[in-house]
Amino acid sequence: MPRVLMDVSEISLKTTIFGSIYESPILIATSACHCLAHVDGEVATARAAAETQCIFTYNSMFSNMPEEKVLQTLGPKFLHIYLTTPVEILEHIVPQADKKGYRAIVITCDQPHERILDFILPLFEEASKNIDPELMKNMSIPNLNIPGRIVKQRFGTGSVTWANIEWLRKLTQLPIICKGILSPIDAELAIKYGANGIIVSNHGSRLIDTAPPAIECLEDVVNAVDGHAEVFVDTGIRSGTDVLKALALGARAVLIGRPILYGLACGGQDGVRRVSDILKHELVYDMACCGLTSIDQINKDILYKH
Ligand SMILES: Cc1cc2nc3c(=O)[nH]c(=O)nc-3n(C[C@H](O)[C@H](O)[C@H](O)COP(=O)(O)O)c2cc1C
Repeated sequence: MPRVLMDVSEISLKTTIFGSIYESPILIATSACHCLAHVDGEVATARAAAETQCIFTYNSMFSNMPEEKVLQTLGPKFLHIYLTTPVEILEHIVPQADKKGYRAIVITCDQPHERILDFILPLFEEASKNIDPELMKNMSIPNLNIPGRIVKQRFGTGSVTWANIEWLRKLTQLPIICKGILSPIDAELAIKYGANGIIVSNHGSRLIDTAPPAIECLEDVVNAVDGHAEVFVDTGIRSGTDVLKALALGARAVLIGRPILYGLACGGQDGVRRVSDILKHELVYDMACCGLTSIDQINKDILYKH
């Protein structure tokens, strides 16, 4: 259908995620230690998320800010956990997530053990020298502020399997989203073991060299999932056009990692808000150019195939 000269004076970004309506399909991805970017850390990011009506993913294991401070900020939130976290901590935080107002649980599935942490630990220690020691005391998990003890104290044996997702499924009614899936086979397994959502992601290419770009894996995962779970994507989403293309390929919403942290580093809460606003404005502009006025109108027809 030709889409030129459509009335695009009113464009809505409203998006349905797990049956609830949200103001935008642009979410904030989980990331560790926001205080390395700005002294106000996760609280600044969460405030900006609320201002720009984006879902904020709270990194429960590697946050620099106590959860209660972050939960005081308005706006919808997902809770992010690692399955390698000691069972007794998961048994404590996961069943409470619903009561605390989280809308879903995001589980990292692509980092089964701590190899990469060994590698980045010296960098973390170097960067953390710039953090106010008082602030370090506020870190939500004890001992994150003791250099060299992160790996041993924070991670389990490293043997995480799909059965862990099944176990977690019994602890919560909230939607469970498996993050770090690139293969259609893994997407099908995640659903089999209880996932309601998949984040197609290569973790910013920081886990395994030569991992394929998430955007190239998205369509195959969407096809494999075949509507049995909601599919999200992160890694490399840098503009409204990227968001539009991801949605056209079947993503329910996208998550933004590093650009949010760059905004946080440059301008704290205002910087995060600016990044989020730019992405939303670009998306609105691009939708207008394609003759689209609502998110549910976005589909593969807008893509040009070589
Ligand atoms: C500083 C930093 C910390 C991150 N911490 C985590 C983490 O703890 N768990 C996780 O699953 N992903 C983590 N990520 C990965 C992001 O969630 C996201 O998958 C990745 O950055 C790709 O998105 P981007 O290209 O928009 O940055 C982190 C990314 C960054 C940059």
